[in-house]
Amino acid sequence: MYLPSFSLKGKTALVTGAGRGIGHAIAIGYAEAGADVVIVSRTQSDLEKTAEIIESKGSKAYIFEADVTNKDHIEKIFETLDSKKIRLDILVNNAGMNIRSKAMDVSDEEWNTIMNTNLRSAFWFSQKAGKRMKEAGGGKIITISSVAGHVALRTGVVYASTKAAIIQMTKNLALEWGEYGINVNSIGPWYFKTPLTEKLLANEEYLNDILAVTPQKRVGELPDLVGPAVFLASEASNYVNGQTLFVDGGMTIQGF
Ligand SMILES: NC(=O)C1=CN([C@@H]2O[C@H](COP(=O)(O)OP(=O)(O)OC[C@H]3O[C@@H](n4cnc5c(N)ncnc54)[C@H](O)[C@@H]3O)[C@@H](O)[C@H]2O)C=CC1
Ligand SMILES: C[C@H](O)[C@@H]1OC(=O)[C@H](O)[C@@H]1O
Repeated sequence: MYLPSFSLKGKTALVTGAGRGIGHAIAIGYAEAGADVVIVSRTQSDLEKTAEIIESKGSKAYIFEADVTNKDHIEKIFETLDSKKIRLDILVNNAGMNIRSKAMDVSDEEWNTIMNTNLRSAFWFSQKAGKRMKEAGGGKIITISSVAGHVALRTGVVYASTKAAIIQMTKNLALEWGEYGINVNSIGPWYFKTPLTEKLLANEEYLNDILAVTPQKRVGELPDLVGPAVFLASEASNYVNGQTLFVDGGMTIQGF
C-alpha cells in the first residue's frame, strides 16, 4: 500500500490564535480530520465559538484564554496539559499580528509587539512542545510564516523580518529535532481574507495590485490553507522536514 494516512484521528493539536481567521479554520479543519484541539487566543468569546464547532464535529476542544507574548501564560498552558494528561501531537504556531509602519517610522513598542507576538511566542511554544514530543517519540510543529518572509512587500519591515526568521527557525529546529521524529515545517500564505486583512482587501485598488502579481488571479480561501495544514500535521508528511510551503496562488514565482 502506498497511500499514507491524512487522518488526524487519535491526535491532539494545539493551535494558537484559534479564535478567528486562519487559526480558527485550521482548528476546525483538524477536528474534521479527527483531531482533538487545544485552542489558544486572547478572546474567550471567540474561543467558545470555535470550541462549539469543534465539538459539533465529534472532537474535544480545550480552551485556553492566553496572551502568547506572556511567557507565564505559555507555562500555565503546558502545566495544565501535563496535569490533565492531555497529549500533544501537533503544534500550530499561528497567532500573529502586523503594524504596517514605514521603516523610518517604526517605534520601539511596535518592534517589540510584532516580534513578541509573531516570533518569540512561536519559539517558546515550539520549545515546550518539542520537549514533550521528544519524550513521546515524535510530533509535528507547523508555524505560519508568510510570503512576506520570502519576498519584499509593502506591509512592513518588522513583520517581514519575523516571517523570514520563522523560516530559518523552522530549518534549525528541524535540524536539531529530526532525530526525535519531530517534523518542523512552515506555511507561507499570500493574502487570505481574515480580520487581519479584510480592510486592505476591501480597497479595490489594493486588491487589483494583489491580483496583478498573483498568477491564479484570486486571493486565498481558507480551505486552500487548511489542506496543506492537515497534510503537514498528518503521516502523509513524515519525510518532510524544515520546509516552508508557500500557499500563494503562485505569487512567489512571479517575476517579470
Ligand atoms: N490573512 C492573511 O492574508 C495572512 C496571514 N498570515 C499569518 O497568519 C496568521 C493568522 O493571521 P490571520 O488569521 O489573518 O489573523 P487574525 O488577526 O484574523 O487572527 C489572529 C489570531 O491571533 C490571535 N492573537 C493575536 N495576538 C495574540 C496574542 N498576543 N495572544 C494570543 N492570541 C493572539 C488573535 O486573537 C486572532 O485569534 C498570522 O501569523 C499572520 O501573520 C500570513 C500571511 C497572510
Ligand atoms: C501577506 C502578508 O502576510 C499580509 O500582508 C498584510 O498586510 C497582512 O499583515 C498579511 O499578513
